[in-house]
Amino acid sequence: MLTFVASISGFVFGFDTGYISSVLVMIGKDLDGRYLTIEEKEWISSSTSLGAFFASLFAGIMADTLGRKPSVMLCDLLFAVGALIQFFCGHISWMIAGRFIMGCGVGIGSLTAPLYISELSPSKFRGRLVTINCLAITGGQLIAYAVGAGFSHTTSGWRYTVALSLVPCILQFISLLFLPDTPRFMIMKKRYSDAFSVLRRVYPSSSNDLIEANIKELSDLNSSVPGNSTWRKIVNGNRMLFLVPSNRRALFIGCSLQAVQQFVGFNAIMYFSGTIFEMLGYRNSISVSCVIAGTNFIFTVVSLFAIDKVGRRNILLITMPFLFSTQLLSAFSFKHLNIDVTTNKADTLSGWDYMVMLALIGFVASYATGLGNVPWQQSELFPQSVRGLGSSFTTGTNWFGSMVVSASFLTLMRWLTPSGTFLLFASVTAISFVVIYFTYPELGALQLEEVEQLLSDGYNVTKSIKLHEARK
Ligand SMILES: O[C@H]1[C@H](O)[C@@H](O)[C@H](O)[C@@H](O)[C@H]1O
Repeated sequence: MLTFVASISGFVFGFDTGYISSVLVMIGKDLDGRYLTIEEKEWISSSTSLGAFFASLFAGIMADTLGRKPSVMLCDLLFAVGALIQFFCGHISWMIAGRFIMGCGVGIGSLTAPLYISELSPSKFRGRLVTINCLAITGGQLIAYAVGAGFSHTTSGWRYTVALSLVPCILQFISLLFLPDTPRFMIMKKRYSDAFSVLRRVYPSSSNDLIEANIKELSDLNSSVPGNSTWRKIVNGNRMLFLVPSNRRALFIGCSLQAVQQFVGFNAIMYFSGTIFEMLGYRNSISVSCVIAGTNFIFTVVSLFAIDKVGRRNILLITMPFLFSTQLLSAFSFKHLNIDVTTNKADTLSGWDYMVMLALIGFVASYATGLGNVPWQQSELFPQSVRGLGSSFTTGTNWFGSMVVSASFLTLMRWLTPSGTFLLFASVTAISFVVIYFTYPELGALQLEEVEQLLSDGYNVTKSIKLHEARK
């Protein structure tokens, strides 16, 4: 039940970020009685990331004060209000406002839901959760694309696509009414007997002594950040995060991986593939773009199976050269096409149009196998005491990157040309490869306490690889 609830949050994250590709094409002249300009398309698409960025900065504090469960329920309310505003709106500004409010929900959910579940699940299931969440995100994106394709010839089809996002959040809200908050949160609030009864339900076969020991462990952990009030703990937690060298290194690795995940430009395709294929002259651009979301989903499944065997660092170092090559191929193929970003190309498709499509599929496949998933393994970088806080910064970095890419992609396509834009993405990949090569140790085989030790006197990449090899 808990895993199901977690995947609903990932699913909503995916659905709400995924439907925009087809909705941007379907809107036509429905808002303000005219076609959207490229700046307006950027605003509509990036306002969700802006909301998510803004909200993810407060999400950690909110989860610690309101509780994990009420925070996730608040997300559902924000999703619903945002969706309803979009469903009924007649003006572009209201569409942007609705997307922003929905984005606040996405931002809080992307941090709080995994936190909620990981604190409630037995430790041996905890790791799988991250990848289940990624599967739910890319699955949500695929379904949003498919729904968009289904409604593409219906009048106001985009409004129904948006309205459908209400279904998972209503389902999540109702199921949460029957689920408890986490024992960790209850212990933070000194509600020891409530914590006891929740642990009793999650671990039905454990003895009372074991549960008492677990409560003691959690409350010791709680006092590992000094301070009597939540506010003092937040201030001291920040100090520990930035002043303790191992935490600072963990923060650098977590934030840089999330930044790389976004700045290689994948979401430019996820959010605008409908618009890109329309520019290229594909007739049924919305259906064609389902190939993008489908590839993303399938290669997330590949990543699920490969990540533990191949290792996080290895999987990045193997997939990034492919990513780089497909970005170069995209740039090269675009160069042969005469695309005007402001109007759609009307002539027939040439071999280079198909080449762009192939290159983009390769781009998505190599991204989804590595960069799409690895950065979300962020929680293993931090010790328990600063895990929530550290994750707030790394999640915030992710949404900041997503916002910058979606707010600038079409403008970049106009200024730098499509080919120049993809060259820019390729150069980000090349530079990131070097940074990752020198600073990202292989953490897959390490216990959580060992990660902190490993990072205490440097990035210790070579040492981590030896440990990984020895334990394989
Ligand atoms: O891990 C996810 C996944 O790769 C999604 O497809 C993408 O849209 C998100 O930005 C990313 O964080």
